[in-house]
Amino acid sequence: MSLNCLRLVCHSIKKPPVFHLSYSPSSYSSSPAVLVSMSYSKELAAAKKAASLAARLCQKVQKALLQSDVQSKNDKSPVTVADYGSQALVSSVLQQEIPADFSLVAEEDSKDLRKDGGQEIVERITKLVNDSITSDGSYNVTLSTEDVIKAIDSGRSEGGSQGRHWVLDPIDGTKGFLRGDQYAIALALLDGGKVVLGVLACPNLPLTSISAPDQHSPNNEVGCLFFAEVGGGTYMQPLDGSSAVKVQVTAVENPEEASFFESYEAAHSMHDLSSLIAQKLGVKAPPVRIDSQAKYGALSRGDGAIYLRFPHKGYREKIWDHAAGCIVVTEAGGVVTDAAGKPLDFSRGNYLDVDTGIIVTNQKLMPFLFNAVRESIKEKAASLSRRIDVGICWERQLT
Ligand SMILES: Nc1ncnc2c1ncn2[C@@H]1O[C@H](COP(=O)(O)O)[C@@H](O)[C@H]1OP(=O)(O)O
Ligand SMILES: [Mg+2]
Repeated sequence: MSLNCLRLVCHSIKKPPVFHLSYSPSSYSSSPAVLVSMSYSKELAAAKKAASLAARLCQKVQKALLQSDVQSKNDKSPVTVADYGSQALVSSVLQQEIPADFSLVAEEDSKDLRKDGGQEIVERITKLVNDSITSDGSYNVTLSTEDVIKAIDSGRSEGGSQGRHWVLDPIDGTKGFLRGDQYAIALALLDGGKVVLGVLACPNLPLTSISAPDQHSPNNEVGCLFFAEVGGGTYMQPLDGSSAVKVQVTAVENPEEASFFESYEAAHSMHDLSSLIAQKLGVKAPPVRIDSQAKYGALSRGDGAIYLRFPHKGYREKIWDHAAGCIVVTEAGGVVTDAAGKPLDFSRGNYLDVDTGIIVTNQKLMPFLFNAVRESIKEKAASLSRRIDVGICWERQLT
């Protein structure tokens, strides 16, 4: 595949180089850390470009989906096409912009596309990707179906603690996408196992706070691009490319004044546990339930104060569901940990090993939140074991 004739209109924000601690592989054991200047501005510009293009592709598919009749709304193929199309597009743009040592950890692979009947879908994806590239005018290139399959499969990297790896969820929140609600294109870069930049494209997120629906921008404009580089803060700009503003998490210190986000889907997070935590904190506002990492974006600009995520037993969190969101919130002054207070570790391959769930808030509220989370988890476990005991008693009485 060749993506030549580059005419990229770059819109990166000029920032001073960031200084942070960089360890040579051997220094993981004992040698002292070396202070080096490290800027990821080229990578950030490429990531913003890739995620914005993918967002446009997804918007086009979602619009067609929502205008279609009821029968085709039950058909999952539009989201399939948009999911693969988004991954192929992001992968192609990144390989063009930053070709050296390309490594991508992404949600999709082409296994299902190679099955019977897959060819027609690959052709639809290829047309969609080519249309998106041409309509943007940045690249003069046409991809073949084979190019598209290769671009999708270049996302098979395992990640890890060494070197650089892009991490992509091509459509985070597929349920929201199908409903016509929130979804996100989430792209991050790992360097030495740490997230060093993240971009969240949220095509349906209002440009103004979702916690103040009466203060919507004129015309209820939607479409936000959040981006963050380690040490450089978090910014948000409209997906149409106009100027960016720096964002900050809320300064709320009183838990009673906090509001919280959680998954729209009860199958993705235990709403009863969140409600118990909110009760302990004295939170008065009802939960704000939205899909995808748009929750991290909204939190980074202070729309709410807390994000609670407690998957049901047995679910393992993937790195592409949190990498971009995590840096977007932490660079905006927030804190992201698991329910035991440990920071998320993105260096262990595709999965995150989290204790019980993920909690997000600002520095001031975190101690209150952490205590409420620990107490609530203990209470829930106790009531569960009481119910099991009662169940065993009943069983004994019946047998
Ligand atoms: N059973 C589950 N528990 C928790 N998260 C899930 C579950 N099934 C899917 N997910 C993931 O939750 C994310 C969306 O979370 P939310 O509902 O908070 O927006 C998606 O990445 C989705 O994965 P997938 O992308 O494979 O559908
Ligand atoms: Mg996802």
